[in-house]
Amino acid sequence: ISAEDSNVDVIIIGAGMSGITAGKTLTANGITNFIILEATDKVGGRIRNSDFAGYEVELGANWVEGVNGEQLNPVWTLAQQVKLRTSLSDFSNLSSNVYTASGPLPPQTDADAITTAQNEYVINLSVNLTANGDDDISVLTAQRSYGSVPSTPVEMVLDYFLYDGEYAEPPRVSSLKNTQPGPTFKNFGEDLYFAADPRGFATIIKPVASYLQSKDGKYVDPRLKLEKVVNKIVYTKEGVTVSTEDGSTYTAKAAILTVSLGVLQSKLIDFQPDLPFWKLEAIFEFDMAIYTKIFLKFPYKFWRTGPGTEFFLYADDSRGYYPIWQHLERELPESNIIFVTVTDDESRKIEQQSNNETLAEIMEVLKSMFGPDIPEAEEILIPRWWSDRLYKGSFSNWPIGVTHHEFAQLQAPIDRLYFAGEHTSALYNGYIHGAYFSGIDAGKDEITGKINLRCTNQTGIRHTEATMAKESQQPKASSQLKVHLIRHAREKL
Ligand SMILES: Cc1cc2nc3c(=O)[nH]c(=O)nc-3n(C[C@H](O)[C@H](O)[C@H](O)COP(=O)(O)OP(=O)(O)OC[C@H]3O[C@@H](n4cnc5c(N)ncnc54)[C@H](O)[C@@H]3O)c2cc1C
Repeated sequence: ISAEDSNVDVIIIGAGMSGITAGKTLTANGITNFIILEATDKVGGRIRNSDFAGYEVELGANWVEGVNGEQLNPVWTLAQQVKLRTSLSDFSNLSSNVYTASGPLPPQTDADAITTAQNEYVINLSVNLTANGDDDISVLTAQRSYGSVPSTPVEMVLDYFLYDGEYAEPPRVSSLKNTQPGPTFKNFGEDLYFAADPRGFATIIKPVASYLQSKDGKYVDPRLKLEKVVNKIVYTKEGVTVSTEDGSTYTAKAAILTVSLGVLQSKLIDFQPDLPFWKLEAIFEFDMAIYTKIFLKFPYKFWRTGPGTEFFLYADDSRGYYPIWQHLERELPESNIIFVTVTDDESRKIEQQSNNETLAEIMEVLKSMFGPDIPEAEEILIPRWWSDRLYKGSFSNWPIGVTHHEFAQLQAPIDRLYFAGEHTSALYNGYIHGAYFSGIDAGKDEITGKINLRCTNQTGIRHTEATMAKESQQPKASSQLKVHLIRHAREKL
């Protein structure tokens, strides 16, 4: 790879689902003089598989979430187009598969009933708050108002599965109105299909990326530039200049930036001029959550198999300690691979300790669940999304305290710099389909120039008059946060 200079109409930064979709949208609208700068050596971003013990496993996104509902999830359509190998996940028997430090428990029908009733209440409360135009509250606040907060290890792990297992942050952090009920499941359906395809889940991007491929599906188009880590963006009203770590410089009329929220929160990219205060505020207020799947390979299986056994839970005194387990007997039969999912602080801890330390913790948990005679694991695989400077987490989560006004600031362009990526999808942030829709929006905005026709308020947000009037009544960021942000901006100078 050598340094180069070039001048194009549009620069797309990032070749994940959103960047590839933005390129497709530009192409469909007659704009072909663009390039895509991608830091890694492949297309797909957070949809990425890896070889593990001779099998392909998914380090990032794994499920097509939201299927068999009123609307068709575009990711499901893509999965059908490439004939992706998937299996419907069956969570219905979960409360019969709970273990504690002293082994398996009988079916937890009482705890299950409490969790289900509480979740129904939480969703109804959210719908009512939204209908009445009331302020947002956290999911935990809603649980408190129900009258009981999950507190035993079994209640806590069922609660963890329901909330942290989906949003990767606990109920005290997540916004009630913006996560319950999740628009993904409400609009696209309740079903989740687990991808287990030897070609990798990222194969679903191929139909979107046809404009970059040869007939045999290889990424050959020179507009796709891999191993280009963007480290500087100079933006003005007239255009953008983007520099990469290898010394290349590209100029364009506009850029579409699709890097993750975690990357925006870091200092990887030097923006000149500094991003304005309203933009930084939105970037720092939204959350980049961490979700980690740890894969383990054993010489033989000691877990239960057969219908209704795929998911099992470990109920520890400490909420979120190696809680959600899944075997792959249907997807990778005879592989003897299982994986455990952790999130948030446990993920941070695990990313910082050695794989051997984590393995020792995991073996202790498994021995308490299944008895002391189980075999040692032969291999372990631990993705480190949070430590990776190109991601800094797994997906965004809508925290309590962020208004729709601030969310719109996260999406809003500045001069000729446009923002896309899953974290800019108001309905589907956190998901592949959110990234997909955001790529379409960014491509369209650039092409049609609609941005200039929309109402622009003082902070540069594109809004309709009605939403502006409504959102101007939303509470503003605390002054403490403002002090913090100003300090951050000064540090950059
Ligand atoms: C562990 C995990 C589990 C998940 N599970 C699911 C799931 O089951 N279902 C689901 O729908 N979603 C899931 N997601 C979320 C889903 O993967 C993302 O929402 C989606 O893939 C994001 O696409 P994107 O294009 O917005 O961002 P990305 O995929 O992050 O694409 C951005 C691209 O920008 C590149 N980049 C970053 N910095 C630079 C730079 N400085 N210069 C140039 N390039 C740069 C990155 O390498 C990346 O390729 C999961 C994610 C993770 C990590």
